[in-house]
Amino acid sequence: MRQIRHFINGEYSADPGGRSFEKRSPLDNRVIATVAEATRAEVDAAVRAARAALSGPWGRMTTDERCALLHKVADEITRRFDDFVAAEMADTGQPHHVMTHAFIPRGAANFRVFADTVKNVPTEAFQMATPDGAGALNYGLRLPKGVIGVISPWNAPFLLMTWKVAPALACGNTVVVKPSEESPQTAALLGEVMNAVGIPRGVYNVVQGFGPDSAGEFITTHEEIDAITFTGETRTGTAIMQAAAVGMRDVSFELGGKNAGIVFADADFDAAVDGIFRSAFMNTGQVCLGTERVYVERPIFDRFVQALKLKAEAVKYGRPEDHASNYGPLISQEHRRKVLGYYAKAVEEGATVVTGGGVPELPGELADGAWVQPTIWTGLPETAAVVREEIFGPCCHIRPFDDEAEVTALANATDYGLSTTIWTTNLARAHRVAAKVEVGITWVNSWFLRDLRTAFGGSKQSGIGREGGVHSLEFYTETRNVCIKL
Ligand SMILES: NC(=O)c1ccc[n+]([C@@H]2O[C@H](COP(=O)([O-])OP(=O)(O)OC[C@H]3O[C@@H](n4cnc5c(N)ncnc54)[C@H](O)[C@@H]3O)[C@@H](O)[C@H]2O)c1
Ligand SMILES: O=C/C=C/C=C(\O)C(=O)O
Repeated sequence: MRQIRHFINGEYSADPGGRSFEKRSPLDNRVIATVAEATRAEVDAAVRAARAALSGPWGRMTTDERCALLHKVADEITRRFDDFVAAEMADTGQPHHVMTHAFIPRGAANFRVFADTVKNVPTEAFQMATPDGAGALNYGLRLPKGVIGVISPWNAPFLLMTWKVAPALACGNTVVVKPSEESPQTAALLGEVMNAVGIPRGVYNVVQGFGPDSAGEFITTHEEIDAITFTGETRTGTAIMQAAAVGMRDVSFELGGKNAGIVFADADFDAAVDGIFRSAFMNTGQVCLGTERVYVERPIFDRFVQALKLKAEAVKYGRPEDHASNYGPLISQEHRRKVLGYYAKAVEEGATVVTGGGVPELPGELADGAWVQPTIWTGLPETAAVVREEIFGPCCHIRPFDDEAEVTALANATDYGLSTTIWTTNLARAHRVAAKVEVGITWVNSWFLRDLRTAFGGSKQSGIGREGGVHSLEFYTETRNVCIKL
């Protein structure tokens, strides 16, 4: 049995007297690893190692030296590509091509992009007049914030964790990472990469465990953590924000969504069906940016629903190693209970189930996995629970609309504000709607197309702050203004 331990001060460890928990495969519910659960003392050791590293060789490096090392991290991830793919496939059960084309390469890209960003983004400078006529010069310095707590979720574990670790390190901070209890493996493996390329001890630390009364809470309440960056559920964000209030620590939150997909009748029909198919069902719907609410202009509504149904019914269930499979299970039995609860609720609330709504019949061991069918509903009012609440499963409700103003109002009638995807060939309309939808990220004729230099984050209850490009530098550094009287 694989044993997953913490990575503290450059070494793998686990308190022999500490607790551990089982990690099960979502594919067949088999136990695939035993994971150590960090004690408060272990989290404390990780934080102390991270603090000490700030004044060690890491803290003395020039930006160029630091960024060269981060490029080596990216190169080493690429060299160990197959190990990362295998680790993440084991944790999440998601298809091989999603790992090899999207999630694992993004881990390496995160390190490259932020190493380059830090070197190339200038700070501000202002000349000012003074009464004596000599003037003064102001300029900004970006200094590391210190020890950053990184708390990440299970849905795209390596991508989402490195999206925060890479800019934090590029800016000269050190980190204590707590991956989700459902996806411990890639964060652990990254420790080997850090050691292989010579990242000094204590710069990258990982503690395994759960949230409340466990490693997550021990990090967020630790007074030596200078800032907390978190991706996960909005409810968890509220708890973390309360913890961060003590000691006035800064937070960056990427939270839940209930994102709208908007398809106008003039859209490229096949591209729109394809795009909404991906946005609703990729990663078995476990993508914060996914569309669980789809609005389709009435003249193409029936045709669109039928086309999406055909695609949903054609998914190929299977193990990720089986390259023909393009659809994985949910992350866990517990999450499946939640998603199936919503499937039942949709029926109670009077939905027309266009397709899916249950559990597929799968052969052999897969029958014990956390599988659910891709599911499409129509006919529900906007007040229905499945139209209002984030389900985080492979499902969407599709509703017809008649005009731009109506669909904009529908899209905005939610407490969330993460992303939207708009499908139209009318450019002026695309700009108009994009400006009116209250979200952090809008895609037109695409979805999840990511330029890492752009602002990423949510409005309303979908987050606080933005990361990406210069926005990440703003969060992961303290800006100091220096005013020189000439
Ligand atoms: N906006 C984004 O960029 C984005 C990206 C991916 C996922 N998400 C959201 O993440 C959610 C799915 O992920 P999840 O189920 O792992 O989320 P979650 O909030 O349950 O857990 C996320 C992490 O927080 C930890 N945690 C839980 N309670 C904690 C506490 N009280 N203190 C400290 N840490 C705690 C967990 O152990 C885990 O590591 C969805 O809501 C999804 O929309 C958002
Ligand atoms: O499930 C959410 C996926 C989020 C993606 C990113 O945070 C990203 O691409 O940086």
